[in-house]
Amino acid sequence: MNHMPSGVEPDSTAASAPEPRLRVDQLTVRFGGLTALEAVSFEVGRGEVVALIGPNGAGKTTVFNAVCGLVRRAAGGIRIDGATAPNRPTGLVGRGVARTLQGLGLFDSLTVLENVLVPLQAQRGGGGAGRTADAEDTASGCLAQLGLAHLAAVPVAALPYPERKRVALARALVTDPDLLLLDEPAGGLGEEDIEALGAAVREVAASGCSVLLVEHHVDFVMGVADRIVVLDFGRVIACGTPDEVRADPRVEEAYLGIEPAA
Ligand SMILES: Nc1ncnc2c1ncn2[C@@H]1O[C@H](COP(=O)(O)OP(=O)(O)OP(=O)(O)O)[C@@H](O)[C@H]1O
Repeated sequence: MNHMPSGVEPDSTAASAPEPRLRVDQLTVRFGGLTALEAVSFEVGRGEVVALIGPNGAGKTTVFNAVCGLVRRAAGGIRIDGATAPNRPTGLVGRGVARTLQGLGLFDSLTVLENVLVPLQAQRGGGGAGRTADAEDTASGCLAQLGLAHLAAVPVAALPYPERKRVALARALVTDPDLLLLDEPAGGLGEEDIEALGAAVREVAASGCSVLLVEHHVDFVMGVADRIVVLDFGRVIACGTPDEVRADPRVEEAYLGIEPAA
């Protein structure tokens, strides 16, 4: 925690009131002639869990990519802890941001422990130089927290999918992020694993880390999120608590394909 932003310009006009962890302000992203996001605004507070939902192609992953500086913003701003996030994907760990990927992105030939050490090694100088006893303690502690300690020496390729997903979560958490981005964390998991995932996410949030997640599993989202932002065709069509969003007829129409009652 308490990451000092690096590679960002703190705004001299920043007020003394605490900034939200993440502020997305009037964000517009275009891919050629396609407007993937149009003036999208929302915030994630400290220790808050916010879910981004919406139909396929609504722009959810593009929001993540914009927060990480992976896509160019046509307009609008992104601020992390009050500092303007640069339009490039470097220095994320230094700014306290960690992300999981839909495709997991693990190194199959490495062991579970080695995978979780990767971000620490990158953070502490890269290569073998980063593999210190201290880093191994941190990685082992993170594995234990997610019930993976007994798998530390197992190559990731030998693990079933739910365990691989937990390794990906451990790898994101090992740098002790302030803002955790989870891309479809419940995808491909059974009910028991989804329940454990929900508990892990709430525990992360209780420690003060803010969580922004993209997810199609509506029951999981309703159970874990403090607030939900609903996207459709690149625009925010609803934002509120799970109960507020569930009761919103525009959400039913856009997301569940149900026509609102006349
Ligand atoms: N690199 C890209 N080049 C061109 N178009 C893109 C690119 N990335 C995304 N898009 C388009 O932008 C729109 C938003 O895509 P995005 O992947 O953000 O949606 P999504 O809500 O995450 O969808 P899904 O739920 O299917 O993952 C889509 O029309 C998609 O085809």
